[in-house]
Amino acid sequence: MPESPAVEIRGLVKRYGSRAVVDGLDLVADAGRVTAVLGPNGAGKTTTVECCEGLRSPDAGTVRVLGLDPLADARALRPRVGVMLQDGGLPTGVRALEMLEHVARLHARPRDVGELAERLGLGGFARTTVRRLSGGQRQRLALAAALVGRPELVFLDEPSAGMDPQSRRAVWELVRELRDEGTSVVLTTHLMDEAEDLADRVVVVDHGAVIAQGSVAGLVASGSDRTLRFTAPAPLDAAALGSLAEALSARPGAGAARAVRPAADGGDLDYVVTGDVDARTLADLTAWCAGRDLLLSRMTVGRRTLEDVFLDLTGRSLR
Ligand SMILES: Nc1ncnc2c1ncn2[C@@H]1O[C@H](COP(=O)(O)OP(=O)(O)OP(=O)(O)O)[C@@H](O)[C@H]1O
Repeated sequence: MPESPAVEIRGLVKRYGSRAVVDGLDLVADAGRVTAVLGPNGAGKTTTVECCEGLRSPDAGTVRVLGLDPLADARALRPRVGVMLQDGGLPTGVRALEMLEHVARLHARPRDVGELAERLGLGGFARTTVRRLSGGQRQRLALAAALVGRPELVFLDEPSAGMDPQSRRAVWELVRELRDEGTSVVLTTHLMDEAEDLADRVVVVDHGAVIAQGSVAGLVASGSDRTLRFTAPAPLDAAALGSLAEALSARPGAGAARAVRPAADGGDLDYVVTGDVDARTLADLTAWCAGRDLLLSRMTVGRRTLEDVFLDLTGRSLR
């Protein structure tokens, strides 16, 4: 019999006042896999995860975590599920290592506290009270607290937010190890590189609903797998972008229509062409520029990213 999903959400609705911030969301997170819930600020990621953690009660729909109801079966789930909240949720008056040791004692088969603290660069802060830790250090402590009990499933809400690159790498390595050990991981993020690096499956959420899902490779291959980026000598206004898109789409047999938009991950003069990019597209772009006496300072053909997928779907940037 196939293993039941770690998380199964059907038709989830959560309202604040009259506004549905989660609006009919369906999501399945497979056991033993890393599922990334990706979306812009305010998309409803945290609210969804909090419904899974038993911290919020849904207004409609069903949520099953390890086959159980997060509210009715909270006691049974507590030792099996690790939770890292976005704001840390840690008591501030206790020392870092003491807190971790306390959490470890609540579990039957905890990880080695010292080793875990060392892995996450917390060794030097063992005797510091939580209040005096930096934001990034608190994040790492919250992650350690979520993992110390060897849970079957962990929820990580923006696990590397506010961390320096070195700590981020340590967190990512730990998440990969968790997956290798068979732990199910559900993480929220608005960092594409985090989702691209870690996730077996990405669920893209916007306005409280899922707008796309699949493996990273599957999602980026769902349209053209290439993008053409260029740097213009001066900003291009909406009329220029429209004229360029038309020029790139006009050739007979040119395939799907192409769009041109400012690059979300670049500077003010960086633009991206999406759609079916081929050798002739480059020629069409340079011909359009030549007609306007515009000398591009850079032109590169690259791989489509999750950011491109998100922009294609919503017309908005993730950040
Ligand atoms: N307790 C609350 N009362 C009223 N509105 C809320 C409450 N909690 C969240 N919201 C609103 O619900 C929406 C979704 O919030 P949520 O935190 O789930 O989004 P998110 O995708 O996790 O965003 P972020 O990436 O910024 O954390 C936001 O507009 C937020 O302001």
